[in-house]
Amino acid sequence: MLRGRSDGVIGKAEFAMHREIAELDRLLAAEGVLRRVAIPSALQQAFATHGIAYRRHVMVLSLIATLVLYMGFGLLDWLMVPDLVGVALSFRFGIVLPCGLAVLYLLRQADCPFLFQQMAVSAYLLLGVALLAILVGLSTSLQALGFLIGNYAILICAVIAMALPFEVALIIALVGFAIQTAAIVYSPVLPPILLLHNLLTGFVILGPALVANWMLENERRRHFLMLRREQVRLRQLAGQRDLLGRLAALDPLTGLANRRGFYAALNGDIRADVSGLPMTVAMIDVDSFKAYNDQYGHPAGDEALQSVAAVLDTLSEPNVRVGRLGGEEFAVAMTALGAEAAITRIESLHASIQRLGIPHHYSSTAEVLTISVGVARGPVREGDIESLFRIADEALYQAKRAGRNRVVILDATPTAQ
Ligand SMILES: Nc1nc2c(ncn2[C@@H]2O[C@H](COP(=O)(O)OP(=O)(O)OP(=O)(O)O)[C@@H](O)[C@H]2O)c(=O)[nH]1
Repeated sequence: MLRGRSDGVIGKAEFAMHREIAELDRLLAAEGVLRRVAIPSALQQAFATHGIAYRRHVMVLSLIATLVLYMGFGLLDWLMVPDLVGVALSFRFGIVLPCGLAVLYLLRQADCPFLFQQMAVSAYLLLGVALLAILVGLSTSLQALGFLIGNYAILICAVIAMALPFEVALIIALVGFAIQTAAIVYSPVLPPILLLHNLLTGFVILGPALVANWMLENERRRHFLMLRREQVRLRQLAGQRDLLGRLAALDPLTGLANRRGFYAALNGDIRADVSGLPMTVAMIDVDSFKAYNDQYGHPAGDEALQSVAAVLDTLSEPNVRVGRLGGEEFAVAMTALGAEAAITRIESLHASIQRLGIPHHYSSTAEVLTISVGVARGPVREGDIESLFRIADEALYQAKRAGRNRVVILDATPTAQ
């Protein structure tokens, strides 16, 4: 059907999209480095899975870098912790390397929950920091101090490069700092003044790293909201295009298809018609309508046209098209319907209009509003329905000439011509 009276539904969807765009604009407009870009609760789930493939990729690269760094430190074990070389090597090759490879394997599993992967990476990084700190805490070598600096490199990697959520990065930074502090406290050789040094170093290194993480997280949020806005906008545009297309095919006064919509729908029906039956078309014209308008006024004329259209519309079904071609002229086309059925419907339509009983004391044919109908029946080819309508027009002309208020039928099948 070409009727366009589902405007309520279209309006609701359009309104919802409009509101969502306004809300997204408001969230995106939030300024300030330290102000977190908010994600509406309805989008939390989508945000949690947003860009996971990319973030996983970043985590894999950063984890490999951390692993290389960690194993590289092994070359320094003889210098830094000469009294614990055996322990250090067993930590690196017995725990850090296999655990690192296991976490890398876990990150390659696309079906493993991302949150679980993030937790595994975080735990792994803290394990690495803790093992180096144990070496520092147990060693009697002053050079072990170098490992504390190395640990901060790992923590920077964890806080910034892993693209972990800020809360997770903050926990890693605090736990890492606590581990570093404990190593100094338990060390038999490191002086307590190093606690102050560790405090300042932790603050200077981890503070900016956390700010960077916060800003990166905000960028990720902004990017997500912008993408979402774009998607909603595209949906809105598609809806508006669809609505415009429908409106362009409708007659605003009667709600029936206009000439454009009528012929477009009909061409579609002809393409889809597999029945092979000839088509029946009817051209309908309200009788003495100028006199009706002149005597009862244009608004009353509009109402009369709406009443006629409402009766015509009762014919509408998938293989019956109804349209207002312009003025007081309407058309009906029936595909996939036998001759008898089609003509019975048109004759009963003619009678129904008269039965409406719309008074028309100035008509040349009756005391009520009537119509004249010209019917043509024949085969149609796609792109050439005009010839059948021309014959229907001729039938309508004959109906008018014969005194109006009647149905004239012309058979347009080639043998009948
Ligand atoms: N109220 C109203 N009148 C319309 C509309 N469109 C066309 N008309 C009027 O329809 C009338 C058509 O008049 P004519 O073409 O002379 O036909 P008629 O008076 O019906 O005469 P016959 O068709 O020969 O019976 C004109 O007065 C137009 O102004 C419309 O949307 N609303």
